[in-house]
Amino acid sequence: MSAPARPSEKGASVQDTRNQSAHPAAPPALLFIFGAHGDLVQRLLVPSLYRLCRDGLLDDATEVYGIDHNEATDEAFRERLSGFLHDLTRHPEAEGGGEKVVPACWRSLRERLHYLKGDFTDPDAYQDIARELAQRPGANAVFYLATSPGFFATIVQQLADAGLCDEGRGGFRRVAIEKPFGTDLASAQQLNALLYRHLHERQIYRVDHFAAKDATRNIGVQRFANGIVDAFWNHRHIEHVQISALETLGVGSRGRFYDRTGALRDMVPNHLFQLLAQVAMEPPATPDEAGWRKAKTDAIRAIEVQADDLALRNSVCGQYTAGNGQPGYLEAGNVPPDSTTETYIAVRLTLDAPRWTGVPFYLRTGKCLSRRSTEIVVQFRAPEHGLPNQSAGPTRLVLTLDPQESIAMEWSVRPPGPIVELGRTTLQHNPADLFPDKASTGYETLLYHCLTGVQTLFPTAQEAEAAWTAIGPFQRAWCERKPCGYRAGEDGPAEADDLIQRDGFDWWRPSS
Ligand SMILES: NC(=O)C1=CN([C@@H]2O[C@H](COP(=O)(O)OP(=O)(O)OC[C@H]3O[C@@H](n4cnc5c(N)ncnc54)[C@H](OP(=O)(O)O)[C@@H]3O)[C@@H](O)[C@H]2O)C=CC1
Ligand SMILES: O=C1O[C@H](COP(=O)(O)O)[C@@H](O)[C@H](O)[C@H]1O
Repeated sequence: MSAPARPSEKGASVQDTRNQSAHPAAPPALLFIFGAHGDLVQRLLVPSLYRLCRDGLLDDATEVYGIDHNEATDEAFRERLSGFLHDLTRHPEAEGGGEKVVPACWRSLRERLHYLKGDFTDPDAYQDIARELAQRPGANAVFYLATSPGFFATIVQQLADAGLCDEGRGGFRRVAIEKPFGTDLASAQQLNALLYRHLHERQIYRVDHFAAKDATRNIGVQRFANGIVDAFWNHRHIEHVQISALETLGVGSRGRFYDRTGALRDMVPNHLFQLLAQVAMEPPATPDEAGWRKAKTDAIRAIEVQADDLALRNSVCGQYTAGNGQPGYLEAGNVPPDSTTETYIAVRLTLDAPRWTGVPFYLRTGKCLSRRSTEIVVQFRAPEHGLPNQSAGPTRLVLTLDPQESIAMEWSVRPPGPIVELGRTTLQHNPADLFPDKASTGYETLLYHCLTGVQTLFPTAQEAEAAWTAIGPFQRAWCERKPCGYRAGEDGPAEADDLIQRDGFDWWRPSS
């Protein structure tokens, strides 16, 4: 398989690069992004729009409007995002980092960025949007809610009050809602009910970028397109599963958002459950959008809801303290000095599904840890009739999503020589070796699918609610408890090691 060619920077035009893509550009639309001065927009959404533009997947007539209460003009907004994009691509460790920006592609998108200063709670902001749409009869519109979850209901209600959800004038109207989808089961149910008062399900896009990462989408392919994997993918052969999203960065400038959210709500019912669903789901009954969405929803529904005392025993919350030259969480901006918000969580889950009887799933995520890695480790059982007195360790499949996708099998072998002993080897595939320069964050796919009306990767209402149902006991168990401390730059709380060691396992670590 040969790698796709990269657009040359010199003299490239949008048209030149468009030829690189086998897919048509998404239908033109006005994309209104709420929370335009925020971290997500700068760090992920706009770079992803740029990549779509570079790859010929964003129509030339698509215009982007940022809405936020911070002061800015169109030009200041463009300049700020331009600086950010160039900074981002200079840092090889950042998502998409190290890629070169094709100036013609960025210029083409830059000119189509606009800024509407407004408060999400102010009806005038929606009149500004209505005016833009009125100038383009029949235009499509996507409203992207890149705000903290506290604003989702307000914005949807205001959009509806201003008549902006109504598709009667020809173009489509879609609402994309970031995670966390609510803050608990009750708020997720209220939000779904509000959405259904004003929109059809086909207009609703519940966003979770972990679902759209290339590596996540590869899990189903590896399972269902390789008969040998399919045959072993069950409790008879799998001993346990670990799903980890480990980050080295602290909360940075997001203290206000993060302190209200915490690691559990920020990452578990959404991102980590998306990965769990890919590992645990049954093959879709029909190979279409509805089939995949249902299979994923059923996998989340199968997570056993634990009694509160069991949930406490099966979880560990942590908060980073100063260490290794880094300040502690309580020293971050906009974090109260006595905050008990967790920056780390580990949970032990089980599934009520014949395929997974007796197989524990350990999930963990945290900030300010010793390494950045999002990984899934599937540990296989020892053979029933193994070699006598010989074990070099369990067979494991290690799927790494970030910082670089890889698929590795840890395997026992016999090293050469006269002594009979077992050794270990790793059989590894790195997709980047085949497809270099294809940086993507998941947002490229989500934006393209939202514009083209493909909902496969977007969680259903039932899925979001089932996730909160499973998370509720952990929320209750920790709401009045202080998290355990762990030093910044290290591996998380010792109590999380105890959690998994209790079952005779250890958290996976890279061997080098
Ligand atoms: N950042 C990330 O890495 C990721 C974030 N997400 C999700 O994206 C969403 C947004 O996150 P993030 O970008 O980090 O959040 P931010 O807080 O950085 O961005 C929100 C923006 O909205 C502005 N704002 C706040 N209140 C109002 C208001 N009443 N009217 C108008 N503007 C207002 C804020 O301004 P100000 O701060 O000046 O008040 C800020 O510019 C969250 O739901 C998050 O879970 C998802 C994946 C990754
Ligand atoms: O949604 C979020 O995700 C990021 C992690 O995403 P990644 O693609 O960079 O791994 C996390 O840092 C952030 O706190 C959370 O809101």
